[in-house]
Amino acid sequence: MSTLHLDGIAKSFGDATALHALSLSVADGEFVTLLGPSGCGKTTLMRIIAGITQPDRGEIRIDGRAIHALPPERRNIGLVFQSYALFPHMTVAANVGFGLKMRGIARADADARVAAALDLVDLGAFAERYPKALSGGQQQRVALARAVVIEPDILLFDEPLSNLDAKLRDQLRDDLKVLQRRLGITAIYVTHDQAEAMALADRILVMQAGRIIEEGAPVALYRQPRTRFAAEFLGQTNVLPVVRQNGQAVLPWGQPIIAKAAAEATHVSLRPEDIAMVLDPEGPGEVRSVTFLGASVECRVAFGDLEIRMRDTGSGVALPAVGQRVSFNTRTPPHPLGEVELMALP
Ligand SMILES: Nc1ncnc2c1ncn2[C@@H]1O[C@H](COP(=O)(O)OP(=O)(O)OP(=O)(O)O)[C@@H](O)[C@H]1O
Repeated sequence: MSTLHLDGIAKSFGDATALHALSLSVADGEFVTLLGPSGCGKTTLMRIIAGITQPDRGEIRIDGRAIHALPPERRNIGLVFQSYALFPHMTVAANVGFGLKMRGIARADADARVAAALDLVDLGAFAERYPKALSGGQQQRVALARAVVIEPDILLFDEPLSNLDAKLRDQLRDDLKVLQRRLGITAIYVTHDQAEAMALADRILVMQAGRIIEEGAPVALYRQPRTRFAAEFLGQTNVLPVVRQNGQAVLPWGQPIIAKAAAEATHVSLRPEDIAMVLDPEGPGEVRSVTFLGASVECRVAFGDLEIRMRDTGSGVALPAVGQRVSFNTRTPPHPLGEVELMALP
């Protein structure tokens, strides 16, 4: 059970700044995801926490203890990275027990801990297999067992599911969350997949070009993003200009914006699922495309110079046709969070 503090971590590679004096605190048992596009510095930050890369400046503390001068093996941090990096010539049990052996843990104790770790990831029956006789998902579960067997203070995940197919990814994602909760280990998880970040995190940190630009719990960040970058990175959204009409802020189709910050806002973010579309021969919009996705139907509608995206459930809805005229309305949110979909953006 541990807290992690990063203070002013900076890193450049030649002229390129990968991290700009980044500070971050992770609470005991918290699951934080770092979400950002390729090249924003996520992996560099993880490597610095793990001790694989040295920062130019800054401090790292676990439970108040400075660790930035320690070599990786003395930081008590568990790593699960994208490539499983299992030793091919060692059995599953030997792979999982390797870190314990390096730490000089007595054989009997180590064997018991390896067996317990393999049970945790449901691979108890696979202890004597070699990695090549396992599926990708099983190999990644071995990597997870190997990371937790050392009873780390902190678990670091760097895109651990990206080599797996979609169904397995969802399954392992859920397993991983359950395991982290059960063990209560403080975790940081890097991804560029917003659905993964939302599914796993207690708190999402959105990174852009070496900085954390916004953070929050998944629901708050999705529904009340402060920046256009976060709004657009966390799923699809419509960023619409705010129009002033008789001193009132309205959406382009004239509907009043009832949001506290609307008075100053130049744009709002409106999620596709928060716009209702009504077939209306006199309506101001024209359907450009209709995509049926099973669980949902997505439409793009031309409205003047704008293109509005909308999403509806795929059940029981007569699909609109390309070329049909429509009018718009924003939905009343079905949850008690108020009118949060209409968020003002700087
Ligand atoms: N060893 C290195 N030498 C030079 N530049 C590097 C090195 N490692 C990273 N960089 C640069 O630092 C920046 C951040 O890279 P980093 O790998 O941390 O990004 P990332 O967010 O993890 O991206 P991805 O999702 O593609 O893995 C990039 O511009 C990258 O090119």
